[in-house]
Amino acid sequence: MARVRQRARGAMAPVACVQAVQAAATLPYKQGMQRERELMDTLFQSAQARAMQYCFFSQRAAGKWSMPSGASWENSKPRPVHRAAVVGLGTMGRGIAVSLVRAGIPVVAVEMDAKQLEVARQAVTAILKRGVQKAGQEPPLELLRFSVDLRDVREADLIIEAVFEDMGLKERVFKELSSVCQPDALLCTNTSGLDVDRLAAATRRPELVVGMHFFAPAHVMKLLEVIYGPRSSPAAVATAMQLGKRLGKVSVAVGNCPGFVGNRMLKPYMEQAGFLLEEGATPEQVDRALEEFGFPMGAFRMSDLAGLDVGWRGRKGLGLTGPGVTAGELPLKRRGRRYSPLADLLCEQGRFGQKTGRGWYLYDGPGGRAAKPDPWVLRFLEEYRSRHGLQARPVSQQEALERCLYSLINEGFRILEDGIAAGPQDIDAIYVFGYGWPAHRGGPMFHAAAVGLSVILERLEHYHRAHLDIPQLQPSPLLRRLVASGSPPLQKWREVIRSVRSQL
Ligand SMILES: CCCCCCCC(=O)CC(=O)SCCNC(=O)CCNC(=O)[C@H](O)C(C)(C)COP(=O)(O)OP(=O)(O)OC[C@H]1O[C@@H](n2cnc3c(N)ncnc32)[C@H](O)[C@@H]1OP(=O)(O)O
Ligand SMILES: NC(=O)C1=CN([C@@H]2O[C@H](COP(=O)(O)OP(=O)(O)OC[C@H]3O[C@@H](n4cnc5c(N)ncnc54)[C@H](O)[C@@H]3O)[C@@H](O)[C@H]2O)C=CC1
Repeated sequence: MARVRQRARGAMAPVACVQAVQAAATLPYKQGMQRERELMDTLFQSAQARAMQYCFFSQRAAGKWSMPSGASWENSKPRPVHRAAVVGLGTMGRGIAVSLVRAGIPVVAVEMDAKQLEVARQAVTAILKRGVQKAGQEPPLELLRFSVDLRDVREADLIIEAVFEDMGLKERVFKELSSVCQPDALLCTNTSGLDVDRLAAATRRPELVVGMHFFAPAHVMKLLEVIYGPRSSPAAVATAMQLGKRLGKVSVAVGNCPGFVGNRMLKPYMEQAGFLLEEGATPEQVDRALEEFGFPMGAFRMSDLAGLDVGWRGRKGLGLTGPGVTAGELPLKRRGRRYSPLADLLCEQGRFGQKTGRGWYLYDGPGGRAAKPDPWVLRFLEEYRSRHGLQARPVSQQEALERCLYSLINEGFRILEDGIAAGPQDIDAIYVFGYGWPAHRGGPMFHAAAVGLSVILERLEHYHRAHLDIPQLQPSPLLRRLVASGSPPLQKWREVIRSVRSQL
């Protein structure tokens, strides 16, 4: 039922707002769908406006943002985007190019690797052809140009960078982009969690740099996280937000911190999933628990879709893994915290997920989608446990679900305390539209309120007592304060959050 409902919603409401989803969740199915359609545009727009106002004013109040010289609130309107460019045509760049072309925007797609460019050309063309088959129209291929030369971005007024998740590489690309593109072109990064401010500093126009974070598959998932760096101008953020709307996405403005909102919450969720494997679970068991809850893909199937190498590059960049890191250190801890190197070990075997035909699961070949349990992974887990003296125990479905979901929700409270998201609804929108959180459960913060904040607090305390080396399971101060104030409804959390100083 949940899947049917989610699918129907996707088809009937290309742009929906999470408040409507939540309202719909409390109504009978048919009425809910109708209400969602009625509300979607107005609510979507007001949610955008609220998020932006909140972001700018609290950022300015905290003294972290000042109007760039020559700019004013009057010229902070979104700018039209006539031509765009995408740099890096891997998993994400291809889907982003498709989204832009489908919105009627001419695109120059740049890739440094000629072989990869050919693969990307075929993939993008196939998606576009498939998409128009049903409508009986011609695919808009004339809007798309491919190139291996970065200088070809010079006519674009908005550029989206989607190269490997490597700060040094991205800084070099941003530096080069800022010297070859038009002086007023917007430079956007699709980084999944790197510091947008550092990238802005690599350019001559930090006020024109913003994060535009798409979600895999980028031409399918409805979410766009717009990350305003401390120096991003209102016009730049407004342009990215409006472009998101033109692409049929739900744009949510968020602050700049490692992982932003979505991936910052995904981190403890993925970590719990990895720890559960160490303790005796299999990828299929953990995924089954999450899929029965309503996710279209469990943590491991989703990780195979996104590409295990993306997170691996990120962890190497942070010095958590890579040559020289494991030597002399306990394998199960990093910097005093529990750390599971299982995903790193898979990557060392070249198992990057769907793209290499092997990851947590086995696929028909590179690019395959049907995930089959892989006996190799089960043997690998058994060997790993015995190497480290870990005793496998039965992990219940309830434990798998609670540890993954409640650690994610706990990080959501920390994000609210840090002022990185404008409110709980913004977090819910991010999870419903970006990660396939079951819409009928309203999003993680809505779910926390529905389950009962005191229950979440009690379960986190229970799991933290059992795993003192996992600080992410320690209940956040905001959760404690909300419970102490009588667990007010979601709409009133702001009154408790307000007492926290904004970090924006
Ligand atoms: C993980 C830790 C590391 C972090 C790394 C960075 C990550 C980030 O920064 C943030 C992220 O993106 S995380 C990933 C977020 N995405 C998700 O959670 C996707 C969850 N899955 C879904 O929503 C549906 O299964 C899905 C929509 C995929 C498919 O749903 P259905 O089964 O209902 O789909 P269909 O109706 O058959 O197809 C709809 C379109 O989706 C394409 N598709 C289906 N399965 C796919 C797959 N396995 N891989 C790629 N594309 C896929 C399908 O082709 C169709 O597209 P078009 O044919 O072009 O219309
Ligand atoms: N895979 C995912 O689910 C998501 C990834 N991201 C982010 O998007 C970015 C790209 O990720 P993926 O597409 O997964 O990576 P990928 O590895 O599939 O593709 C990266 C592409 O960039 C190309 N490239 C590298 N250096 C280049 C340069 N100097 N000029 C032009 N092209 C260059 C590579 O040849 C490759 O084709 C990363 O920052 C990642 O964190 C964001 C959201 C989701």
